Amino acid sequence: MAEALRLEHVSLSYGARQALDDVSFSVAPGRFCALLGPNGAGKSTLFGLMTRLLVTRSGRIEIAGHDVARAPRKALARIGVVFQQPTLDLDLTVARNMRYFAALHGLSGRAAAIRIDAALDRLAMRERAGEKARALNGGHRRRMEIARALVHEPDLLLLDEPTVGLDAMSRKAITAHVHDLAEDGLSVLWATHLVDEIGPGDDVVVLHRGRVLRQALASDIAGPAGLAEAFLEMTAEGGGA
Ligand SMILES: Nc1ncnc2c1ncn2[C@@H]1O[C@H](COP(=O)(O)OP(=O)(O)OP(=O)(O)O)[C@@H](O)[C@H]1O
Repeated sequence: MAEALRLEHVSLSYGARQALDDVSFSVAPGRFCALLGPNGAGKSTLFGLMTRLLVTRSGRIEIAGHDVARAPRKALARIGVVFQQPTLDLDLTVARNMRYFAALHGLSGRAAAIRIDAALDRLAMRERAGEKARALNGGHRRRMEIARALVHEPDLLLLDEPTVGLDAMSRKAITAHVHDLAEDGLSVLWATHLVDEIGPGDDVVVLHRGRVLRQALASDIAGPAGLAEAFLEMTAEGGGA
């Protein structure tokens, strides 16, 4: 089976500023992979490239075996994306937000309703289907966005710092929900700078100043000192970005 995500020698510069420098890593099917990097590491730039908001000629990105540059429609159809900035319509109910998004993927009627119910169930959000998004707390809004990203049944879920601005309880709930999705077979790339969102059995890609410092199992990177200490040590050299 093809990797859920494969990046090979990806580089990108904003003018003179090199944001990504020869980035290569992959996410295996059904794995939770944390893209761990401090501010300015290049995480959002990578998300831009994977979703075609940005393009580069340097390197190659494949999603479920589809080259993002050569077969963008096929590649993009295989990903669900949760961006850092919320993108839901606060004046619509949860269900209508979901239906609108399903329609963007060509789903309507009964087929859409079944997928929407299933996606809301996976995030324990079905009972809130009739509520306006504005009435939801921050954690539930994020859970709705994650459910929405699952409606077209992607192979790979991309989340860019999905817990930013949430309280500890919501953060924990969302982190647990997305780990459950991976347990059920979904491939996940979760960008974060918070090591407590990563479990010992997760894969980790450490990104710093546009470079991959390491890809390994979290427990291997952690060593005896723990992941937080190991991450600080790896990224402290020469000061933060
Ligand atoms: N549009 C832009 N123009 C110029 N430089 C940019 C632009 N966007 C990002 N950068 C720079 O590229 C580098 C990577 O930024 P990026 O936003 O991808 O990092 P990040 O890991 O997502 O950080 P954060 O956690 O702060 O969101 C940073 O040095 C940033 O200042």
